[in-house]
Amino acid sequence: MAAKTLFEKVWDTHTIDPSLDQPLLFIDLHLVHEVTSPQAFSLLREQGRTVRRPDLTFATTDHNVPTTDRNQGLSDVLAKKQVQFLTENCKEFGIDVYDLNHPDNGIVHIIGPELGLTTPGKTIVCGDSHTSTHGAFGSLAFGIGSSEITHVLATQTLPQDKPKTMNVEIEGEMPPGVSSKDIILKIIGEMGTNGGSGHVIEFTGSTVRNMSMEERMTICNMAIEAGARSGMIAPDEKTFQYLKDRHFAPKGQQWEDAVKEWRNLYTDSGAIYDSTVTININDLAPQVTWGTNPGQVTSIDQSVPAPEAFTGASDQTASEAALHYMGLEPHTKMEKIKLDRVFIGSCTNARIEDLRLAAKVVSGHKIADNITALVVPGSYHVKRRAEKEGLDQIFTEAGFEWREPGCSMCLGMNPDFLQEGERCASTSNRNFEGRQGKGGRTHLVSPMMAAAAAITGRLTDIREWDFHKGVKENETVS
Ligand SMILES: CC(C)[C@H](C(=O)O)[C@@H](O)C(=O)O
Ligand code: SF4
Repeated sequence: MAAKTLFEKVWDTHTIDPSLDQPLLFIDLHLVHEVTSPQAFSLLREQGRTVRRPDLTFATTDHNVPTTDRNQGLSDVLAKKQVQFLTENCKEFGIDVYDLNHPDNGIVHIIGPELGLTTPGKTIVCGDSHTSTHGAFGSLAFGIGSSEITHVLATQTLPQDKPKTMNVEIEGEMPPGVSSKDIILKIIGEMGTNGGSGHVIEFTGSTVRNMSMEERMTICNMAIEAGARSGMIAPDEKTFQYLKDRHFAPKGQQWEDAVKEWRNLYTDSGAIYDSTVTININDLAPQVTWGTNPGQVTSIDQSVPAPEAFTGASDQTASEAALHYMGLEPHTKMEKIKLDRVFIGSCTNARIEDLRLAAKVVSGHKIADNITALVVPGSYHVKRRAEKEGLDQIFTEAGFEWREPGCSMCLGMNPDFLQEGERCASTSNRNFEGRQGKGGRTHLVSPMMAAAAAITGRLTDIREWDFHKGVKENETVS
């Protein structure tokens, strides 16, 4: 048998009729949220169709739910309608929905794995670009548009052009203060936001093997920001350990059988990728974005770049526009950039390990006078766990607000957003113009970096952090 990549193994076992011009894939799991589903359900109804496999469809509300005073309901008219539509649609079509009052509600990409819905080798789709997160389990998971949602609802299949494959091999040991967020930001910085276009990226190498499942999810979550169709990581013992006994994970003999199958999900030696990129992270510094896309990124010990430093007129123009929007002068030390807000949350970095790392930095300190800061757990499950460990107290004693789960300030679709001109260090995945609110300015960072920035009131090199004093003795905070 010909050697296959991980992607090819999942693709081939899900292609219904390979002779079709455009391959048709069977979809194992369809995740649904309130923002992109209303139109799709309306179309389904207009066409007089029903949901083919409600048992393979699962819904949650996350994007526009408020993260405070939930019992008072939603004040925004559109948001309220979207949440209502989702509840009604799921009831009508017999779909499980973990809406905002459900004890296990949370961001769709956090609760899928958490509930054991996400398992190796599945094809997973959702009307949401960060569906790639689920690829950390060796599933083929990607975002789809509204008409595709209708198609999957009606047929549980999806016509898809076959993507190319790219191997991103990550080698080396993560230096102290560096996290998987820094690695993926660095990769996007190197590849550019179109570097992965048309490809499914498989992340391989010793660094990935040594990562926890949560670190792997952060990597796959942002594969999409490199332009890729999706990200994947071959499952291993850590994957199986993570999934064992989760609510929807197979149990008993079915679990044994499943694990046996999952063990075949890796790229065979001799299999060929369309391209390969290698990165060594032994000397990697914590990363921070200075511009208005995730590829406009640099190391925290560097300065804001000058447009002339870029080759090519279009990169120069883009960086000029980005600096103008961000209100930044070239050559300013990244560490001198003062902030107004800090956001720790989102499907990139709001799992328990993220909150633990941030809390470790914050412990015993107070946030700076110029800062307001939010911690928004990715799900109720994460929230309960963090509270059990006392992390909420560490945050609130330092002056952070501790919220209910949701997408929150990752995007301006709910009551949490930046005011015009406000500058925020954020653990989310997008720093586009207006992403966190009209005129808001976003610097993407890791949870540790966001935590340190909240304490000092400016972008801060976590490697300089003294866990007792906050910053090193000889350092003055300007
Ligand atoms: C609202 C939704 C369609 C959107 C997406 O597709 O990703 C959002 O989740 C985002 O992160 O920008
Ligand atoms: S947390 Fe942000 S990136 Fe993730 S699904 Fe919500 S809006 Fe999209």
